[in-house]
Amino acid sequence: MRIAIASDHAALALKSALAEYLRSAGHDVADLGPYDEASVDYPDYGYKLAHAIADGSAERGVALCGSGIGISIAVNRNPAARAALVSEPLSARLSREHNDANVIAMGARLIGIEMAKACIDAFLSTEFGGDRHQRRVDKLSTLLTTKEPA
Ligand SMILES: O=C(CO)[C@H](O)[C@H](O)[C@H](O)COP(=O)(O)O
Repeated sequence: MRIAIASDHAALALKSALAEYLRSAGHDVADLGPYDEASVDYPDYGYKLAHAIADGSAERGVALCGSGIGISIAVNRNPAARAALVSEPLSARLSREHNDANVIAMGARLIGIEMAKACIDAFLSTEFGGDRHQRRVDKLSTLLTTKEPA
Protein backbone atom coordinates (compact mmCIF):
# COMPACT_ATOMS: atom_id res chain seq x y z
CA MET A 1 0.00 0.00 0.00
CA ARG A 2 1.16 3.58 -0.68
CA ILE A 3 1.42 5.25 2.73
CA ALA A 4 2.51 8.81 3.53
CA ILE A 5 3.84 9.62 6.98
CA ALA A 6 4.47 13.04 8.50
CA SER A 7 5.04 14.53 11.93
CA ASP A 8 6.36 17.54 13.75
CA HIS A 9 9.61 17.66 15.77
CA ALA A 10 7.93 16.03 18.79
CA ALA A 11 7.32 12.80 16.89
CA LEU A 12 10.46 12.56 14.78
CA ALA A 13 11.72 9.35 16.41
CA LEU A 14 8.32 7.66 16.30
CA LYS A 15 7.96 8.66 12.64
CA SER A 16 11.30 7.04 11.76
CA ALA A 17 10.47 3.88 13.67
CA LEU A 18 7.02 3.54 12.09
CA ALA A 19 8.31 4.30 8.59
CA GLU A 20 10.83 1.49 9.00
CA TYR A 21 8.14 -0.82 10.40
CA LEU A 22 5.85 -0.12 7.44
CA ARG A 23 8.65 -0.56 4.89
CA SER A 24 9.66 -3.85 6.43
CA ALA A 25 6.04 -4.98 6.05
CA GLY A 26 6.31 -4.28 2.31
CA HIS A 27 4.53 -0.92 2.06
CA ASP A 28 5.61 1.91 -0.22
CA VAL A 29 6.27 4.67 2.33
CA ALA A 30 6.69 8.37 1.56
CA ASP A 31 8.25 10.23 4.49
CA LEU A 32 7.02 13.82 4.14
CA GLY A 33 9.20 15.11 6.95
CA PRO A 34 10.52 16.72 8.97
CA TYR A 35 14.00 15.23 8.68
CA ASP A 36 15.78 16.74 11.68
CA GLU A 37 14.91 17.77 15.23
CA ALA A 38 14.46 21.48 14.60
CA SER A 39 11.17 22.78 15.97
CA VAL A 40 8.50 22.97 13.27
CA ASP A 41 4.78 23.66 13.10
CA TYR A 42 2.37 20.72 12.82
CA PRO A 43 -0.02 22.53 10.40
CA ASP A 44 2.70 22.57 7.74
CA TYR A 45 3.17 18.80 7.88
CA GLY A 46 -0.52 18.04 8.33
CA TYR A 47 -1.11 20.05 5.18
CA LYS A 48 1.49 18.05 3.24
CA LEU A 49 0.07 14.73 4.40
CA ALA A 50 -3.52 15.66 3.59
CA HIS A 51 -2.41 16.88 0.18
CA ALA A 52 -0.83 13.48 -0.55
CA ILE A 53 -4.18 11.83 0.28
CA ALA A 54 -6.11 14.36 -1.81
CA ASP A 55 -3.95 13.98 -4.92
CA GLY A 56 -3.96 10.18 -4.68
CA SER A 57 -0.21 9.76 -4.22
CA ALA A 58 -0.97 8.10 -0.87
CA GLU A 59 -3.80 5.69 -0.10
CA ARG A 60 -3.33 6.01 3.66
CA GLY A 61 -1.60 8.44 5.96
CA VAL A 62 0.10 8.36 9.34
CA ALA A 63 0.12 11.72 11.15
CA LEU A 64 2.14 12.25 14.33
CA CYS A 65 2.84 15.08 16.73
CA GLY A 66 3.35 15.30 20.48
CA SER A 67 -0.27 14.58 21.36
CA GLY A 68 -1.59 13.80 17.88
CA ILE A 69 -4.19 16.50 18.39
CA GLY A 70 -2.71 19.38 16.44
CA ILE A 71 -1.73 17.42 13.37
CA SER A 72 -5.07 15.55 13.25
CA ILE A 73 -6.89 18.89 13.28
CA ALA A 74 -4.62 20.13 10.50
CA VAL A 75 -5.14 17.03 8.33
CA ASN A 76 -8.90 17.21 8.73
CA ARG A 77 -8.96 20.72 7.24
CA ASN A 78 -8.62 19.01 3.87
CA PRO A 79 -12.01 17.58 2.77
CA ALA A 80 -10.32 14.54 1.22
CA ALA A 81 -8.96 13.44 4.58
CA ARG A 82 -10.66 11.61 7.41
CA ALA A 83 -8.07 11.51 10.17
CA ALA A 84 -8.71 9.54 13.36
CA LEU A 85 -6.71 10.27 16.50
CA VAL A 86 -6.25 6.97 18.33
CA SER A 87 -4.29 5.56 21.24
CA GLU A 88 -5.30 1.89 21.18
CA PRO A 89 -6.10 -0.70 18.49
CA LEU A 90 -9.87 -0.94 18.96
CA SER A 91 -10.30 2.73 18.06
CA ALA A 92 -7.96 2.23 15.11
CA ARG A 93 -10.11 -0.68 13.88
CA LEU A 94 -13.36 1.23 14.39
CA SER A 95 -11.97 4.26 12.58
CA ARG A 96 -11.72 2.09 9.48
CA GLU A 97 -14.85 -0.03 9.96
CA HIS A 98 -17.25 2.82 10.81
CA ASN A 99 -15.57 6.01 9.58
CA ASP A 100 -13.52 4.90 6.57
CA ALA A 101 -10.63 6.85 8.06
CA ASN A 102 -7.77 7.27 5.61
CA VAL A 103 -5.33 8.83 8.08
CA ILE A 104 -4.35 7.55 11.51
CA ALA A 105 -3.03 10.12 13.99
CA MET A 106 -1.16 9.35 17.18
CA GLY A 107 0.68 11.27 19.90
CA ALA A 108 4.34 10.41 20.30
CA ARG A 109 4.43 11.83 23.82
CA LEU A 110 1.51 9.62 24.84
CA ILE A 111 1.97 6.28 23.11
CA GLY A 112 4.79 3.73 23.02
CA ILE A 113 6.21 2.19 19.88
CA GLU A 114 4.62 -1.23 20.38
CA MET A 115 1.16 0.26 20.96
CA ALA A 116 1.65 2.52 17.94
CA LYS A 117 2.53 -0.51 15.79
CA ALA A 118 -0.55 -2.35 17.07
CA CYS A 119 -2.72 0.64 16.14
CA ILE A 120 -1.17 0.76 12.66
CA ASP A 121 -1.73 -2.98 12.19
CA ALA A 122 -5.41 -2.66 13.12
CA PHE A 123 -5.82 0.43 10.92
CA LEU A 124 -4.28 -1.18 7.83
CA SER A 125 -5.95 -4.56 8.16
CA THR A 126 -9.55 -3.39 8.62
CA GLU A 127 -11.95 -2.78 5.73
CA PHE A 128 -14.65 -0.12 5.75
CA GLY A 129 -18.01 -1.63 6.74
CA GLY A 130 -20.13 0.36 4.25
CA ASP A 131 -23.94 0.16 4.54
CA ARG A 132 -25.22 2.54 7.27
CA HIS A 133 -21.68 3.76 7.80
CA GLN A 134 -21.46 4.85 4.16
CA ARG A 135 -24.51 7.08 4.63
CA ARG A 136 -22.88 8.74 7.62
CA VAL A 137 -19.53 9.18 5.92
CA ASP A 138 -21.36 10.72 2.94
CA LYS A 139 -22.96 13.19 5.36
CA LEU A 140 -19.52 14.31 6.47
CA SER A 141 -18.97 15.60 2.94
CA THR A 142 -22.28 17.47 2.87
CA LEU A 143 -21.24 19.29 6.05
CA LEU A 144 -18.60 21.06 3.99
CA THR A 145 -21.11 22.73 1.70
CA THR A 146 -24.32 23.06 3.74
CA LYS A 147 -25.19 24.44 7.13
CA GLU A 148 -27.08 21.32 8.15
CA PRO A 149 -26.66 17.60 7.37
CA ALA A 150 -28.85 16.27 4.55
O1 LIG B 1 -0.22 19.95 18.55
C1 LIG B 1 0.19 19.44 19.55
C2 LIG B 1 -0.61 19.59 20.75
O2 LIG B 1 -1.96 19.64 20.36
C3 LIG B 1 1.44 18.66 19.57
O3 LIG B 1 1.56 17.92 20.74
C4 LIG B 1 2.70 19.42 19.27
O4 LIG B 1 3.63 18.43 18.99
C5 LIG B 1 3.15 20.28 20.41
O5 LIG B 1 2.29 21.40 20.59
C6 LIG B 1 4.60 20.77 20.22
O6 LIG B 1 5.00 21.42 21.39
P1 LIG B 1 6.47 21.97 21.62
O7 LIG B 1 6.44 22.51 23.02
O8 LIG B 1 6.70 23.05 20.60
O9 LIG B 1 7.43 20.85 21.43
